[in-house]
Amino acid sequence: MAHLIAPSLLASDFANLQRECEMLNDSEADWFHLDVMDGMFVPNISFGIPVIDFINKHAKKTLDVHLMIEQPDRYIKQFKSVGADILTVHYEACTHLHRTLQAIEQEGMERGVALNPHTSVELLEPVLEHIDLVLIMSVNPGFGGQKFIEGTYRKVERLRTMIDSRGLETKIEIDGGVTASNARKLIDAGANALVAGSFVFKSDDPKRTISELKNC
Ligand SMILES: O=C(CO)[C@@H](O)[C@H](O)COP(=O)(O)O
Repeated sequence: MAHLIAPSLLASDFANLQRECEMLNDSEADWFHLDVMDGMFVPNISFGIPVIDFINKHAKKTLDVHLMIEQPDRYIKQFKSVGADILTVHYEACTHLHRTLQAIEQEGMERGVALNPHTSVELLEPVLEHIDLVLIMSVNPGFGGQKFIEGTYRKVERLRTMIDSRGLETKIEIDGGVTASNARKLIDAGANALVAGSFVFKSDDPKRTISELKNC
């Protein structure tokens, strides 16, 4: 399967959000990646449910929602109601991860689990069969424009082995510091989906940059 590109709107021009959505609709992007931050789980606040509701009215592609928030269970239904297709929670933010995954599934969304750079992929072993997507953070969450952490490749390889040896279809998504320089190596290590914020939206031609990542 060809790899998927998920531009992160965190780096987009919020004053022209509708135009940014239309650009993504018209591009080779596969998903809209939406970063929700609460100022508690991560030291930054981004946007929340009303903004995703607006994006949903203009987006014609999968909404890939990444919750960097504490106690995400409180909002699962609301994110479904504003169009989330994939709902990713952080391993480090969930005391009862299995229950949270059940609740996401009950709402008819794909179940994602994100891992901070210090969190081992092996910790997912007991719940892996209940996860549709593992998001490996390749920077510390909270901000766009950070430097890619090189140790990510080994994590991707180990997780790919875990998934394949169990015959699962779980996708691996990489988030943070993704550029044309590391995209191919991440795919070769076993990633299926690449999130890119600054590299896409701060480039001269975001649509062309998305194609560059898609065809790397
Ligand atoms: O979740 C996050 C940051 O916490 C990411 O989605 C970033 O938004 C990716 O931005 P770049 O590193 O690609 O600029």
